[in-house]
Amino acid sequence: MKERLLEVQNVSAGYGAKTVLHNISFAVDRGDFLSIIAPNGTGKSTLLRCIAGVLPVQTGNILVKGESVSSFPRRDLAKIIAVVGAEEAVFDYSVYQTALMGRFAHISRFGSETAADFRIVEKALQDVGMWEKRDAKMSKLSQGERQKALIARALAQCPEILLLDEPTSHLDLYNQFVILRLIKQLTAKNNIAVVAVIHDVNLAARFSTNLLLLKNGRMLACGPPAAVLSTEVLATMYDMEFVLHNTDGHIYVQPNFAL
Ligand SMILES: Nc1ncnc2c1ncn2[C@@H]1O[C@H](COP(=O)(O)OP(=O)(O)OP(=O)(O)O)[C@@H](O)[C@H]1O
Repeated sequence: MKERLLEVQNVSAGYGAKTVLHNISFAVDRGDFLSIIAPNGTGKSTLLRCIAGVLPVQTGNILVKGESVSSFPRRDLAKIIAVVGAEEAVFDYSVYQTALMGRFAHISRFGSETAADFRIVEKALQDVGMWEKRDAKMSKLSQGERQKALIARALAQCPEILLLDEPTSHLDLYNQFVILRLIKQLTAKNNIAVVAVIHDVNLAARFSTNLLLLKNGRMLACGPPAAVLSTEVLATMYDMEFVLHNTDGHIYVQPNFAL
């Protein structure tokens, strides 16, 4: 049986008196790649913040490996969960220094990096295709290169749960596939779990084991792409019509949109 890594139980969350997410429940096991799909402003990033333990829930529970996320010391949680935010501020570190930050939670408080840490960082940078640019300053990179360096930092963290907020938003078509394929392969190889916010329904359907569909902060559906994607649910989510195509076992969603 697969091990449960994350359980979101009837969670409502928001900011101050405002509730953005209402009664969200789903579970993520080792090997799962769950993509969250929803219109802008629905609460996708808010949900990732709650899972990462940086935003307390208003009601409900979030369990990481069976324990409440709020019960973990930050350093311990960082050994389990790595996060790549949607628009992270970058400082004047090099690509290499940025990726090395992924090792901080694993280095003992008064220790320093070991050869194993350097090997892990090199592998992460090689995997995302940024090893050649390791000495470049983050501030001097293109947005896509920066995104790949931040993904390398998360991979260097060797997490069990990888949280990605729009990981492909700045990537070209080729790199969208390369990075999502890499993340999917690592999910299987390292037996970890991924929770990603992805706007492109077709990319999400192609790479995810499960999709979580939201509308106005509420769950519309959660399950394997073929089980949850329907013209009805997409019309409800986006208030427009869609046509679904099934090619070579993959679902493709096409907006039925008159120009
Ligand atoms: N720090 C904050 N304080 C108050 N309200 C916030 C804060 N962050 C987000 N919100 C509000 O919460 C709602 C959900 O925002 P969130 O960023 O989670 O949506 P999203 O689905 O990720 O959107 P997008 O697809 O546009 O990135 C929005 O109405 C937003 O204005």
